[in-house]
Amino acid sequence: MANRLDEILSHSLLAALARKETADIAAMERQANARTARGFRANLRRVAESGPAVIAECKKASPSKGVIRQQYDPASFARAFEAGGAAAISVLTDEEFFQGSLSHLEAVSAAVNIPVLRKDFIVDPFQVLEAKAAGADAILLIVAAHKNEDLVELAAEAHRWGLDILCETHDREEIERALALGFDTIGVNSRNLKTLTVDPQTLVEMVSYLPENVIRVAESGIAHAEDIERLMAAGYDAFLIGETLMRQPDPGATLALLLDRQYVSEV
Ligand SMILES: O=P(O)(O)OC[C@@H](O)[C@@H](O)c1c[nH]c2ccccc12
Repeated sequence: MANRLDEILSHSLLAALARKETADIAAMERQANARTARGFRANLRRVAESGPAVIAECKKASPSKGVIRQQYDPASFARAFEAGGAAAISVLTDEEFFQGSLSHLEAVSAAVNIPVLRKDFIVDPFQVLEAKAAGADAILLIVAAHKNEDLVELAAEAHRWGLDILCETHDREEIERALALGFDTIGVNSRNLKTLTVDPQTLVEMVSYLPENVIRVAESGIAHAEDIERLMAAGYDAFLIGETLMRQPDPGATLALLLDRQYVSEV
């Protein structure tokens, strides 16, 4: 199988550079400066003190599954996720492979009080400015997508705009790179981005390489309250859940049930 990550990354870069060509950078900078980012990491930390911190994801489609959700209104999902107890919202903004949009991010950011993550393949500093201007409070940076010097450059750009970073890893080597570069909110994605297959065992194995001062985020393939319980017991603080919620008629109510179940079983 061809390496999907490389394909997605090169498309992402071309699309970003095309948008940058016609963008009014000064206007975007004014917009970005006019907003104060809500603390993504701080809110995960706060919620994780008393239970699982869920980052609920708005995702219409994915390269592995095609269209996941026909009727897609990310702002109303996000409001329902907030009411259902989410610690943060993730919004796919990649158009080509996930049928996302920056306009989804804007709508979600305006609809909720909790922090919002721009979920995309960030490969150029321009995308960080876009994220802040559209209302993001955090961006995703995928270790597998970059050399260390690029990660440092993109992280500096995020900090310049007051954005937090969710740093995504897949294996021990990537976790060690993330830690060496000082990332303090680190996700382990059980989906291998080269083959797009999910291996749930990865999450349990990898958490032992993440020290306690790091916010440890389990990503992908989380479907049941038992998954959250098992991963929490293994050491995760936060849980990124997309497809499971998007496939339900009422995603917000499904999240509330997942969290309720968790709470009850903890008592
Ligand atoms: O829908 P799931 O299996 O709950 O997974 C959510 C999230 O982890 C996944 O969407 C994701 C993880 N890393 C990414 C990077 C880009 C796009 C998407 C992703």
